[in-house]
Amino acid sequence: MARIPFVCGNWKMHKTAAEAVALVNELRDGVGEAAGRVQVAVAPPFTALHAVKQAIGGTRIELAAQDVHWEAQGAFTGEISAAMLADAGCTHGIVGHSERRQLFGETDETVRKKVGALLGAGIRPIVCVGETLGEREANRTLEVVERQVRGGLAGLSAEVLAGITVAYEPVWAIGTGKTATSAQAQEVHAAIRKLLRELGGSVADQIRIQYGGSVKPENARELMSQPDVDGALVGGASLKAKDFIAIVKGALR
Ligand SMILES: O=C[C@H](O)COP(=O)(O)O
Repeated sequence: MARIPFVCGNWKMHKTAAEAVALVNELRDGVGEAAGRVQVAVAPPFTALHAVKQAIGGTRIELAAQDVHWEAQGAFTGEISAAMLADAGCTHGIVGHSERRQLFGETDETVRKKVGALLGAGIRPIVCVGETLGEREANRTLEVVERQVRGGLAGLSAEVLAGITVAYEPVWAIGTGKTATSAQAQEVHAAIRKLLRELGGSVADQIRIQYGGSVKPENARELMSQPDVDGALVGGASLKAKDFIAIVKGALR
């Protein structure tokens, strides 16, 4: 069974609620043309989730969160639970983004706990992995990515793994304008797929593996035409409706 490509826009710390609604309204028609053949989600900041949920009503655009806390509730000032995200209408949740790992102390262990919290709330995790420039130059890319995949997905059954998305985002390509070549991306995606087969058997063939890191309309189609690249996690270019729509169309097979 062919995997349906999955393109998610990670808006990071951009857009007020009103700006987010304006962007979604621009996306509606363009994304609608690819409906059914490409799965599309947007991940606005927490403060815009509710407004965006209202705005995407009646469209096939889905709502994703950028992060989650692993505890169900309690004295965790500033944190948001998975149940709160489900209540806001999120169907997907990004965890382990390299900015969380580098700037906010995210570890493989916290990624694993967040994955569990999301799954418990019926939200599908998008688990981000990727090496730094230093790790790539030291030929440690596959070792690092394998550690992150194993660490983030430890203990999950094959059935549960089937609903996970993995996002390979080389840290050196994020927001830098430097994109991995399609061959570099495919090499790592194929290694991740092999590892997923070890962890979950044949469900590995159902799991979408997105590429992220300076994806633009100009490089999206080439990257996503690789056999193990099943879509994209898009940062900067997802903030411009025209570019994001072009990337979604670039995923059409
Ligand atoms: O989550 C998205 C990635 O961090 C990629 O960001 P970027 O497209 O701005 O490089």
